[in-house]
Amino acid sequence: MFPDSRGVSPSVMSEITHCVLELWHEHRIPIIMSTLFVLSLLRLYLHSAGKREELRALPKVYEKVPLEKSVGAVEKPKIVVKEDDSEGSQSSRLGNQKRGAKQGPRRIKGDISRKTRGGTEAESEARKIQVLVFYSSLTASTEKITQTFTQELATSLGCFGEKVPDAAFLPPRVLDLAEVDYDEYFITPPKTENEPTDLFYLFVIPSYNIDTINDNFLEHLQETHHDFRIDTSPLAPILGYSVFGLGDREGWPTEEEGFCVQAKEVDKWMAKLSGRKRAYPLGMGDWNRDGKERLLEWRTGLADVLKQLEQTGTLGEGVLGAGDPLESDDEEEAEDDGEVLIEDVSVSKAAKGRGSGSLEDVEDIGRIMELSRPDGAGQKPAAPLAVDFTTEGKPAAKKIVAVTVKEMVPKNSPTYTALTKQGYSIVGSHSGVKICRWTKSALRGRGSCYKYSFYGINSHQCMESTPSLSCSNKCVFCWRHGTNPVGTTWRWVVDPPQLIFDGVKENHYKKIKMMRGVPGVRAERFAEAMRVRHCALSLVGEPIFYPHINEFLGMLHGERISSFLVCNAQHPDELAALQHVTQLYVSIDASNRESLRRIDRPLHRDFWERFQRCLDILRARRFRQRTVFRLTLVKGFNIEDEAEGYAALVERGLPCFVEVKGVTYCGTSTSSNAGLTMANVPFYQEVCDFVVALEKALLKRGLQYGIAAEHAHSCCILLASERFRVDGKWHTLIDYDKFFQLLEAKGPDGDFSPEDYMGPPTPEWATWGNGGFDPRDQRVDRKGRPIEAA
Ligand SMILES: Cc1cc2nc3c(=O)[nH]c(=O)nc-3n(C[C@H](O)[C@H](O)[C@H](O)COP(=O)(O)O)c2cc1C
Ligand code: SF4
Repeated sequence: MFPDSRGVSPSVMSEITHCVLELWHEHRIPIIMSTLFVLSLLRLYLHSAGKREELRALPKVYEKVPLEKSVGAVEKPKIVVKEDDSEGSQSSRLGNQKRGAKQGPRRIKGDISRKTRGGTEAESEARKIQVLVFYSSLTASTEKITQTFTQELATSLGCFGEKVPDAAFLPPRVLDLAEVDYDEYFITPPKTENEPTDLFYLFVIPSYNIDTINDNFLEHLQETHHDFRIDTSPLAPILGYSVFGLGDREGWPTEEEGFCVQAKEVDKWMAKLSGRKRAYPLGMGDWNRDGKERLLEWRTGLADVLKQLEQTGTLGEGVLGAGDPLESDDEEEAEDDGEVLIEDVSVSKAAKGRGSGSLEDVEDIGRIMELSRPDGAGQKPAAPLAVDFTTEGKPAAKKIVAVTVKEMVPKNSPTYTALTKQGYSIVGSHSGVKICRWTKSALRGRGSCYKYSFYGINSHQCMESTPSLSCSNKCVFCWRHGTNPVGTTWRWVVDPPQLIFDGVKENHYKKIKMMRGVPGVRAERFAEAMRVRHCALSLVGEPIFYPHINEFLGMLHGERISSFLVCNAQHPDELAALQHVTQLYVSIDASNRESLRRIDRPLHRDFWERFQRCLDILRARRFRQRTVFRLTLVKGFNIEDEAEGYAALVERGLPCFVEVKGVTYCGTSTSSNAGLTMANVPFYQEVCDFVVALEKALLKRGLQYGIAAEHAHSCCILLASERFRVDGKWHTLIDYDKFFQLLEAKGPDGDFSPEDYMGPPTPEWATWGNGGFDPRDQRVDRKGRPIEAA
């Protein structure tokens, strides 16, 4: 072997090669792995240190477009109908990205994506809102009205004139239904040409009983809804809609006679096609009478809704796709203020257990409160001491035993769950508010409660609430019996009156707003309902149980909200200390001790004495307060042969009025504890017979009372003292303005009499023998079907 040029012999070379190969074969895996590892580290370092290029996940779909035409011009909008939906869906994805939505799978609820407008930079780039105002017109008045309306709406939305790039709203567009292609707008909403836009439809529609374009339009809506090839709600992607009708009250004075009949039809079909996205109630007006006022109300309400849409991306509660839908043509369960109900309440075992527990607690009287709420809400010096109602006149301080005070209705209690399920809003820890069925009925023009017929209270402006959900009776007809807290003393944390006052109003308005999308709700009544004028303190529980009841009343009156307070005639000391209310009630559930014990099942041992003392207080108050006895008739309990006994009670209390009412049945079977059935509900005729017998018994005693008014619909009849009959006419209505004037001038303990704020004569339709149903409202049965006038 010869050495190579570097002087290495071939045998040595071969040896080295062999060694290297062997080494490689033995260690190749670790070597490869280490190399890869080092390379990865190197790459990672370079990546993090270097300048990255912008990543673009989606192409830019929408380009900025030139400014659009100004508001008011009748035009063809820049909206195109596209066969392919892909752009739209892509745009909404893009929209979400821009809004900074979380990446990854997204759960879609409802049928419009929730958009937040305003606030951050990303949010300001959210989708625009385009309001389209459709109208029809034969004699051109609606066209003019619509143009002006649209300009005013645009101004209130801050988008008058030219399109402002940052504004949430594009300038509204006016579209003549005689010119638009229905297929473009009313089969599916048109897709926007240039930028992501959501549509909001408005309609201003006159009505005609002759053939007009309205008929074609309505036919189209109807056909679209019934077309089996199309989804039944193809307009669901729009944000919302609302209709305003123009009509003539002279030729077609009522809705039954055809007033605004076609606007109502458009409203109905749009509800179906849009999946019930009525954003604001149907407005109606006659341009020669109330049209301007009604249209202004409608526009103001709409502007609020649209602004809410801009800020929250939703129409608010009560409208589908935006919150809990509360849309039903069916009447709600029969239940209202002070209407005592028999209902099959399924009470959980836990609740029942608690109930009986509380009853035992009740006997455990004479404690003092130590405000102990963890949030400190109850820690206020004004919190009163425990009041022992059982032993009249004894100072509570003598019975003091320190205890930890609980909340009356804690959030985690079965009572809370049961009450909220039944539609109550619990305010603080012991107050409640609930929108009553008459309020809902009045909003839809389907009749108001008897207090409208007797005393002139607008049911749609009435708030039903209580500052104390607790009571000291366990009446057999109380449908909440078993779930409600009971006690003879106030043993709970006391919430301040301001908290209760603000809370009940807030929750009441919240519930009213939820009615916005309900079919048949009238725009003008809806607008009025946003200002409470009356408070019925009679929901459940005992309002004068609340230690700050006078302060609470002062707050109501301070806002000129009148007050009807119903108490159970078991708290004479508190009754005596009560300041002016607009009308003061005591419940008279029986005419003698035994009957009262059986029906009210009072917790106080001295219940009859308390009851009688309350009647004496009422008698003494009769020239200072409007006093009322409320009798609730339950067949088999307190009707039979009791007229004489009731007459004796009237003689003792000498109330200004006696309201007699049949108990209302609401349920399918008996309340097990009370053993009441439908058979305990008197027929209206039986209530009438009783009232006639009572009137006779009163006259026999020389008491000057007469049957003044009736409301057959709620099985209620009013007997009134002759003090309220002037020149042969009953004057049961109340002059509320006068009441507040007197209160403001003379103070809550001021010296003024019920006659000082007596209102105008009771309307003819409400007087005895005329039924008591306001002819301007429409009677409906429980399914909402119109009832022909008898
Ligand atoms: C022939 C005719 C029929 C009408 N029918 C009704 C009707 O059924 N119900 C109604 O509320 N108004 C009815 N009106 C009143 C119109 O709806 C009302 O005047 C409306 O403001 C007209 O609007 P326009 O001028 O834009 O067409 C009718 C008017 C006319 C002239
Ligand atoms: S007074 Fe008010 S709460 Fe009571 S039934 Fe009438 S509307 Fe309802």
